[in-house]
Amino acid sequence: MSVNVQPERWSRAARTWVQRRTAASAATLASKPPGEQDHEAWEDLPINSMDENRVAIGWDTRTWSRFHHQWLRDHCRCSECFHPTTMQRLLNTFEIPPGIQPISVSSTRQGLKVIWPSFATADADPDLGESPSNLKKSERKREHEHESIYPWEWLRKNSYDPRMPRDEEEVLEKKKILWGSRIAQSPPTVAYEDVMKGDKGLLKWLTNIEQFGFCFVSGVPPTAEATEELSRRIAFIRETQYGRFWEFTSDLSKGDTAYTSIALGAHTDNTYFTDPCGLQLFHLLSHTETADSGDSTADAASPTPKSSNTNTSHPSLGGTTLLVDGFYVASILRELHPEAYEILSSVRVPAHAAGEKHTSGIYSTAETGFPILQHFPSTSPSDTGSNSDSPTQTLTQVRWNNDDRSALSSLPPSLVPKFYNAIRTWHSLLTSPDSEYWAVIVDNWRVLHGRSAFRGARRMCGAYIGMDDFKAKLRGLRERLGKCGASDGW
Ligand SMILES: C[N+](C)(C)CCCC[C@H](N)C(=O)O
Ligand SMILES: O=C(O)CCC(=O)C(=O)O
Repeated sequence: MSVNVQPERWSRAARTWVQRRTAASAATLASKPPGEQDHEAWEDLPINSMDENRVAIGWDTRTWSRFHHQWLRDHCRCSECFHPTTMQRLLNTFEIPPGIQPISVSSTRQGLKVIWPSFATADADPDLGESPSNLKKSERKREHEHESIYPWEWLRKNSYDPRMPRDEEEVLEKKKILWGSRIAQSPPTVAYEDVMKGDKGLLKWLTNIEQFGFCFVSGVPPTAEATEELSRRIAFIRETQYGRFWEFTSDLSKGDTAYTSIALGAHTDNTYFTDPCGLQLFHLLSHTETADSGDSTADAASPTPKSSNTNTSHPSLGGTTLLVDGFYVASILRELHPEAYEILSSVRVPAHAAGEKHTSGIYSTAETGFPILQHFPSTSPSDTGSNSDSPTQTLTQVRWNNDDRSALSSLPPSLVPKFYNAIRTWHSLLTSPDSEYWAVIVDNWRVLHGRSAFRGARRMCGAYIGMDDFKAKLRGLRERLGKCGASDGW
């Protein structure tokens, strides 16, 4: 069924449409038991109308979207304009006349159908004595009109005037669940075999990471090979100056205190990179009294230490992993110490990694530095499923490693006392018993990790995964397996 309404008749048709929908819904509502009504009542197609600049879509009597003509033409998803395999634009955006207008617009079951005039010069056929100048306008239009179909779900998801809230299920699935030390009672955990055997298990693991900022994997064989295979279920490993898949112990084989046995306070890694790694996977392979003593292999990827011999580390030996939800702590800081929050969100802090200067060189963000709390303007919290109560700023990254922080040589003198007060407050919250959880794979943009000092021979392995690579995998799995239906915006 096609509803093609020209602007001049819009109001009468709109009234008829609203009356029809209301009557339909009233009739349907009357004849259907609760729960079935919504779907039946609204099986009509969205209505459309257009003016000289835009097409308006009526999703229901209260919800409308407006799309500029050139935006619609630019976003045609037919195989001529958009490569069906590579999902890349083939159309030359810059050939679209800024004032392009549809020849017709109609609502069909497949979506909004728009017929466009050609804007490339018509290919006149010289054998027919044709030339661009003598092609009849109607022939030219008819021969080279272009049809675009915009699926309703795609159109709704990409509505920009207004932005449409993500559906509840999607928001819930992406909602961040902030936690403190009580997470220890029931930490997010998935089984290794589930992650390895199919994408459903992998989706569960990645969804947990997105919601909690970390997730244990139980039952991982205590070998570097199995751990590396597990890491690659997410994406390729991100290589850094510490190598690709790393195994490390306290031998200073790399110029970093991670390769010692000292305690490391809650921190995120790579604060000296423009783009710190997104995920960091840790798996404790063994921790024994001495290098040659009996092998008490530990299964660090398992949840909190178990009473059996596969615990993560023997409390007496130390080396226990610490986790802190930086978003949870930041929410407390924002609530109780807004000035400190503002300072951590604005002061640019330089960081460096110079322990491998003779091989990899010196990593440093001294010229720019980045705030400890990084935000992204978002049009509404529901867009990102974030808990932020501010409609404009969403916390997206915690970047904190006090050991790797460089000399503060560009801090305005007046800010020095305030900065130290702010990081002292931040540190006190990070280290409060309510925040700390002694774990695996963490979102390195959110969850800070550390370890207690230890003695004995301790072998840890793991890998970094890029944030874009993690998110790409999760989006792909969701589109294929999840509840999000049509693709988001490509
Ligand atoms: C994880 N691994 C042991 C390979 C390297 C650790 C590097 C730690 C560095 N101080 C940072 O915070 O980025
Ligand atoms: O040894 C550990 O448990 C963690 C080391 C660490 O914090 C790091 O490599 O960034």
